[in-house]
Amino acid sequence: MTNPLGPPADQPYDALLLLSFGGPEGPDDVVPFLENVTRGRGIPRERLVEVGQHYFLFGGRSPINDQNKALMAALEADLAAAGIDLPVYWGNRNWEPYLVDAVRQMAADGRRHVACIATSAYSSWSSCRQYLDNIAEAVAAVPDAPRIDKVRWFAHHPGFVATVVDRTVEAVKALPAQLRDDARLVFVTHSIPTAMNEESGPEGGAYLAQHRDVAAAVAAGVAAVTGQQRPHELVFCSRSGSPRTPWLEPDVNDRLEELAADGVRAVVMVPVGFVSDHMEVVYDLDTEALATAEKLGIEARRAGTAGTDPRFVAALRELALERPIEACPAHCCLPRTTA
Ligand SMILES: CC1=C(CCC(=O)O)c2cc3nc(cc4[nH]c(cc5[nH]c(cc1n2)c(C)c5CCC(=O)O)c(CCC(=O)O)c4C)C(CCC(=O)O)=C3C
Ligand SMILES: [Fe+2]
Repeated sequence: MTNPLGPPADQPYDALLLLSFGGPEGPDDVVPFLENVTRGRGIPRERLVEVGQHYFLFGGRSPINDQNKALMAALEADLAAAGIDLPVYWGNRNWEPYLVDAVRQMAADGRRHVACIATSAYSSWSSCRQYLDNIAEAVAAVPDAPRIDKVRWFAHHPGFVATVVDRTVEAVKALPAQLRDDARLVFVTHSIPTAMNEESGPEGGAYLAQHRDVAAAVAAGVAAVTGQQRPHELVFCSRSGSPRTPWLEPDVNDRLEELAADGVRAVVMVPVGFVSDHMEVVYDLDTEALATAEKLGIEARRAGTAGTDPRFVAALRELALERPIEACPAHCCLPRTTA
C-alpha cells in the first residue's frame, strides 16, 4: 500500500524548503500580486488601492524577496558550517518563485522528504494553516512530489527571542539618554480578524496568547540587559478587511495618540510579529507610525527584525531538523526478548 503522504516520516530529510508570502518585484507586478493575495477574501477595493500605494511608494517593489534570498543564503551557510549537506529551495504563496514550481523542481531533483520553514512565526489561519493548505495543493498538483513537513510555530524559540531582545536594546540605546529609562516598549504585530484569532491554535486564541508570551519574554530580556523595567504592551498594524468586521485592536497609531495624551514621551516599537522588514514594517511602522509619533512629540525608535541574525538562522535550522530526531523509529522501546 502506498502512503498518501509519500515516504515514511522517519526517512531523513533530503532538502529544506523556505516557504514565504512573496511580493511584487516592480510596478507592473503590484496589481496582479494584490489580486493573488486577496482572491476570495472580500477585501474592499479602497483598501487595495491604498495598499497598492504603499508598494508604489517603494518603486512597486516589496523588500520581502531580497530578504528571503538573504535568509536562504544564511541558511545555506549555517547548514554548511554545521556540516549538514542539505539543498535549500524557496517558494512563495503569492508571487514568483511560486511554491508549486519549487515542488516541481524538488521532484525533478529526486527529493523525497522535505523539511519546510515558513517565514511566519505564529499560529493562525493566515500565518500557519493557509501555508499547510498551500503545501497540500502544491503536492497534489505535482507528480512524484516529496513529502513536505512544515515546522510548527516558533516565535518562542530562544534563538528568536534573544535576537529580538538585542534589536530592542539597540533601539532603546538609540533614544536620547534622558528619555531611555521611561521609554515604553510597544510590541507590534499584524492585526487579524478577531474571529481568526479565536480559531487559531488547537484550543483557540493562540495568535494573541503567543504574541503576549513572546512580548513578555522579550521585555524581561530587555530588563535583564538594561537593568530597567519598562511597561510593555501589544498593539496592531495593517488592519484590512471590511470596517464592519472586528479586527484585533488597538491600532499602533491610535495607541500612540493615547500614550501621548498620558504624557508618554518615548517609545520603542518592536515589530515582534514579523521575522524581517516586510512592507508592513517599512510602510506601516517606519513611514506611518513614526510620522504619527513625531507629530505627537513622542521620541520613537523602531527595533530591528530578526532577519538573518545567526542565532535566528541557527534556530530555524534546529527547528527544521529536530523533527526526524523526535520521530521514534518503528522498533523504538519495543521489548527485545524473543523467548
Ligand atoms: C497574520 C498575517 C501576517 C503575518 C504572518 C506572515 O508573515 O505571513 C501577514 C503577512 C504578510 N502580509 C503581506 C501582504 C498582504 N497581506 C494582505 C492581507 C491580509 N494579511 C492578513 C494577515 C497576515 N498577513 C490578513 C488576515 C489579511 C486580509 C486578507 C485575508 O484574510 O487573507 C494583503 C492584501 C491587502 C490588505 O488587505 O492589506 C497584502 C498585500 C505580506 C507581504 C509584505 C511585503 O510585501 O513585504 C506579508 C509578509
Ligand atoms: Fe498580510
